[in-house]
Amino acid sequence: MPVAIQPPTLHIPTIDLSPSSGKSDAELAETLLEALNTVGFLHVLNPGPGLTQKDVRGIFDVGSELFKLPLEEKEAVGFDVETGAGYTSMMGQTTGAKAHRFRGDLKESFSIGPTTSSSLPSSLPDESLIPKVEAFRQSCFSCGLRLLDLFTLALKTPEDDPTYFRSKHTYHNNESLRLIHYPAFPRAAPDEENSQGKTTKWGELKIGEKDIRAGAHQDFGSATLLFQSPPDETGRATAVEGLEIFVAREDGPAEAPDDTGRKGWWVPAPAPTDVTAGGSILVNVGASMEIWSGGQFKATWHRVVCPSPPDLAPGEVLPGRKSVVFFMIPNHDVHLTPINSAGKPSVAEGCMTSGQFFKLRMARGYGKDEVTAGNDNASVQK
Ligand SMILES: O=C(O)CCC(=O)C(=O)O
Ligand SMILES: [Fe+2]
Repeated sequence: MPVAIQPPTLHIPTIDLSPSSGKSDAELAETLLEALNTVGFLHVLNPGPGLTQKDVRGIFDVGSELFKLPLEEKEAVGFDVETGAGYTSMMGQTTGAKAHRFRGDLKESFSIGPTTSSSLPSSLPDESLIPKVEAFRQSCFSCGLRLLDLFTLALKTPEDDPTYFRSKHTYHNNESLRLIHYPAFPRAAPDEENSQGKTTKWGELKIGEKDIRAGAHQDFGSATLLFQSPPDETGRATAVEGLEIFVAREDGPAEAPDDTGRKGWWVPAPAPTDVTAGGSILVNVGASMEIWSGGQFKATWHRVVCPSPPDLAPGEVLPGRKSVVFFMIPNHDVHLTPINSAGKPSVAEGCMTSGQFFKLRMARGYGKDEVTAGNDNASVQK
């Protein structure tokens, strides 16, 4: 009898940033490198002040307040491609290759930044929530800097500069916080599927086989901090599954989303096993950091699928999902000059700046109909 092929099990290493973990920074950097050089994802426990489970519940509550506003109010602060800030409505973004899609992502989101503090209000419909959002953004940024110090320690950097990555990130220059809501919708019957397209009204949407909550993509910046719904006050899990990571392997049934013709598997990203009151995040590498690190850190492709419990009948409702994502992005004027394993930069001339890279990716990733199959630029998300 042929041996059934088993999908890979995903091992995502964990680091604990709590000072009481007893680990030196050198040890943390070693685990971080092991994770980010292979799977490209890392669990981080105790990410720091302002990011405890209580704080994370707080920012999810802010998201709930914003998402329940009437659509007209949300659309009044529509997403601005220039600044990367504002509201993106259902199917307003098609992440991933369009050839494999029949409509956009089934999600709505608020992006807050990259921006200056003075322009922040314009990207939120309820200004009273701004101080909370700003405090959370700042805590994410501080955690991002701490992680970038470990990135620096993990690699050889030019002139052994311990601030090599940190010094090229300035607050309010180019970071972004995104609150995401993947609404609950009833499941479509098989014959309903093709009649549904981009023009379907929100209230009539049903989730079909071809739907996806966020198409396959690489993140854009240097490091992404992902908060999945934390347990509620009683410790009950509230996160809804759906995040999947692409693992290239010859026996895989799926085509690699990067159009290299490789095969692989989409593997569900496991939730952290050791969630503490100090909080926990999933960290991954973006395309800018993959370039900048000369490929030593990997920007892994990932996506968010609609969970499909086999016993869910047409008409029954798939639960909604919420997430909060913070993108650490190099300053606009930073040249993404690759360094090699000896810490030597390649010639800077001709290297794109972070700002140029951002413009290129945003223009393609958000112009719904400009997203083309085989164009990896279209699939880099910020
Ligand atoms: O919602 C999630 O779990 C992941 C979202 C994501 O990958 C992104 O926004 O870049
Ligand atoms: Fe992502």
